[in-house]
Amino acid sequence: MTEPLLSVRDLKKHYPIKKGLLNRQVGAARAVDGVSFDIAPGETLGLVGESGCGKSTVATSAIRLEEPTAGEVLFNGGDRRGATRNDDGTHPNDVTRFDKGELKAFRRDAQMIFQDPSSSFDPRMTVGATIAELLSIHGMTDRGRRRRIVEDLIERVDLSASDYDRYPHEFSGGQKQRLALARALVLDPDLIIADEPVSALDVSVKAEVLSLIDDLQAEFGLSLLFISHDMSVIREICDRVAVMYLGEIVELGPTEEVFHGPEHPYTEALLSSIPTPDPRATLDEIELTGTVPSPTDPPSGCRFHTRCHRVIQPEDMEMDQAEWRRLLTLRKRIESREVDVEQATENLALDDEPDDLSDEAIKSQLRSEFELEAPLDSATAEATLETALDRLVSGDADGAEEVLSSSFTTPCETTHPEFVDHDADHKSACLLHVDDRPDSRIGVENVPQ
Ligand SMILES: Nc1ncnc2c1ncn2[C@@H]1O[C@H](COP(=O)(O)OP(=O)(O)OP(=O)(O)O)[C@@H](O)[C@H]1O
Repeated sequence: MTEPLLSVRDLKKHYPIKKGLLNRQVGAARAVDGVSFDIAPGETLGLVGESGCGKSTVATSAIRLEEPTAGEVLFNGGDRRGATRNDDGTHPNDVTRFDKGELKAFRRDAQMIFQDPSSSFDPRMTVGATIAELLSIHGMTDRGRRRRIVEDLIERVDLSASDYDRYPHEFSGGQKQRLALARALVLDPDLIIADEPVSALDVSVKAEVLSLIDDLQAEFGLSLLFISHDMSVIREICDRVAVMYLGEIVELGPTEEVFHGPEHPYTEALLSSIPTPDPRATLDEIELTGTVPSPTDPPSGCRFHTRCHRVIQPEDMEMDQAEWRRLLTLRKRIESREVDVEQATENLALDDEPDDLSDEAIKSQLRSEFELEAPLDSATAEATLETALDRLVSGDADGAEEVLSSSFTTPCETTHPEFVDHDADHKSACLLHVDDRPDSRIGVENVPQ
């Protein structure tokens, strides 16, 4: 295998959470929590996931706009190719260990573009002067030459050389993003990290800028880390895709393979939510219940288990999967004391006096709020749920929690899944694929082809 241009290993970025007068650290937001991937020369890797899952933090810590908490980032660009490890196990190409001078050279070779291109331009300077300034900082003293290089680049991003002398406010969002691309390219980098570069653009402009990025990437032989929350944009442009959830990568593989046969339920859910242009298509959208949990207190086991539609049932249980999901959600809500018996009573009491309401009526109201109407598929589960609800309605939330948490358990909350290899270069981290569980090639029927 050819040497990757960028090799990220077990990257972590934990933000300390401080409190009190003494500003003592009381915890940490584990924004990125052990992420590994490679990007080959000339390859585009997509990083996709919901807002807040840590995509931008991967980018900023990999190129040390922020200091990573742990991990190794090997950059094998320019004259760094073929370097080998030092005797002490460290690597001379490890960005996390670069000194000031090495970091300056690296910043030339690895550029970043952002969702808001305005952040790359000084409103008081012409766009040409802003771009040319980078050449000057990196030692090009010939003014005329700087201008020629920048004008040429402005034309390569399909604007006109005369735009050199205009100011940022004279350009539309799409034009500004083109100029940001020119700025990123001016130092002839090996790697560009593009963080949601088209998310703020109108649909038609979005397609144009995407296609420009694609063309320039091929023309300049660039490697690209392309960050987006939008699966359809990823499909447009990426060779491979890494799917991120709550600080971790859960699936990584060639884009088409991941789109045709997602192996992680989270990927499956993301894919099912892509709008399809064909109104006759009968894709079932998988509803991701609840919001992304906080990285300060990520769920145990598989971090996705609190929202997963395929969350595994205990061995002795065999019930409708959707019902099982709803039972676990009820259990979690009771554990966090978010089930409001009083509110359920009030909802019922619109016609009746609250005092007249029977416990049975309140239980039935709660069951309907969680779509767990009686009787459940499984008689054992039904009996457990009834006992828990009896306790809850009588004011014993602790008792309800005890019953539910001892009966409704899943291996997904206790075991952190390791990566399992599927086809070449395609892996995912889900317990469904571990050991002798039936091979559940998930999602194929649910994905736009
Ligand atoms: N400086 C910080 N201090 C504490 N927490 C932070 C800090 N910066 C980011 N976070 C948290 O880290 C997590 C990851 O944030 P990040 O911006 O990397 O996610 P993202 O996937 O890029 O989301 P978005 O697309 O919304 O930017 C979030 O929960 C965020 O609140």
